[in-house]
Amino acid sequence: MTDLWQNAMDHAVALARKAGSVSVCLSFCLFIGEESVAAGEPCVLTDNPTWIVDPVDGTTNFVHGYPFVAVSIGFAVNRKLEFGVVYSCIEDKMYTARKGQGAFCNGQLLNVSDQKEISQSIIATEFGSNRDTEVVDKIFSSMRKILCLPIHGIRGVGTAATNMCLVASGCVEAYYEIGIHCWDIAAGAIIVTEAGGVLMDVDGGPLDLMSRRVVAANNKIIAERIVKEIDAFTPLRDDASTETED
Ligand SMILES: O=P([O-])([O-])O[C@@H]1[C@H](O)[C@H](O)[C@@H](O)[C@H](O)[C@H]1O
Ligand SMILES: [Mg+2]
Repeated sequence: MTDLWQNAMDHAVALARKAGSVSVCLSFCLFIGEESVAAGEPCVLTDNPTWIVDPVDGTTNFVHGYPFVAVSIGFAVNRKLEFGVVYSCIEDKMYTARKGQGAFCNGQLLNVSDQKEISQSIIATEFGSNRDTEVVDKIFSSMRKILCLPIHGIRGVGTAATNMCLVASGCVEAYYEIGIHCWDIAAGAIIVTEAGGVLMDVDGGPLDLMSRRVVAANNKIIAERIVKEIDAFTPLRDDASTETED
């Protein structure tokens, strides 16, 4: 019998390797990756061309055989995303977006939902991995307030990258989370905007890729409505120990 998970892992490894080898050819490019940062490499976004990679987004899913796992590869120049690729391995869905050229899933153009009524919306979010009770209380409090607006429902597939692609696909109106990392959302961010969506911080300001806070939505009306209900907190920034002057 085919080993589904081995196939998924082979895809993830092949994609990550490809990104790595292109990165080596383009030696002027910098690299931010979940594993490289865990190994002590810097996590700093400069104006230089930079790969922002999560080889396995949805690690807990992967470990438990919960069937949503994605490879997430973003590429930024001058701190702005140029393109993003999210491969949802088990679903075999390849999401791509190039700045100014639209977003696609397996070659099909993506468009966000045109819903403007929060009461008719599905919102994606995650419980996250922080088990500090104050943080958990804020997460539950935000979810409770949003659910009781009311909305149609709350969903979350356990990978930030895929949640963002679901916004781009029009399946959910918005996704928000506090505690994600830049490699979880970089590729998804450009996929959302190229599908016609908006990005912002959980306080309504501009998205800061390093702040570990994100709202991605089909439009500003839905995004700003959610922002009003989020009990925001401020995790340690991704670039906290590596901030530079430029
Ligand atoms: O650790 P990982 O599986 O790569 O990434 C995690 C997933 O995207 C998860 O959905 C989100 O809730 C976490 O905040 C992320 O850290
Ligand atoms: Mg991840």
